[in-house]
Amino acid sequence: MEKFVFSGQDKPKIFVSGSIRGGRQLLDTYGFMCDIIGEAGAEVLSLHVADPELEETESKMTEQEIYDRDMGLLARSNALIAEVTVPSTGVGYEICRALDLKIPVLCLHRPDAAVSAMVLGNPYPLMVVRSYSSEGELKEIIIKFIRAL
Ligand SMILES: O=c1[nH]c(=O)n([C@H]2C[C@H](O)[C@@H](COP(=O)(O)O)O2)cc1CO
Repeated sequence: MEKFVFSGQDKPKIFVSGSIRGGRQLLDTYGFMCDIIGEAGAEVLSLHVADPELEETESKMTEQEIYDRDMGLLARSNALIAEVTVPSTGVGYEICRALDLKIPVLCLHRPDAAVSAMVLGNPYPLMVVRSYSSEGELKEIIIKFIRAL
């Protein structure tokens, strides 16, 4: 892939949101998304979402420490990219919080996912929802979104 270079401070910061307690079946996809975002020249602030050892590290944190850390990272982000195929209360909350903070949101899902109407029917101009059927398509959508930030 042709590398798109952002200069120093311009490097967009991305909060990747994906299911944790909602189910970890798409963990590999979250990892793939983080890799693509890095290749696109942006920085992922929430790499823990794609960490297979996350349950162990987060178990040393209190619930409030997890919440405070994530809300702090989200507030510093230029965009939120959420994988919404696996329903998750936390992902839904982060999407809503990002929109409140006027942070652009990209929601991605597999074509057969039962995505909530709160996402599919959301009219916020800062919210984009896209379905993908392959890693190639997922990559293309993410790169296009980051370049338009
Ligand atoms: O341990 C955690 N660490 C953490 O960062 N989160 C955040 C990031 C994820 O995008 C989102 C997942 O929420 P949930 O656990 O409800 O699926 O919440 C959520 C949890 C557990 O709820």
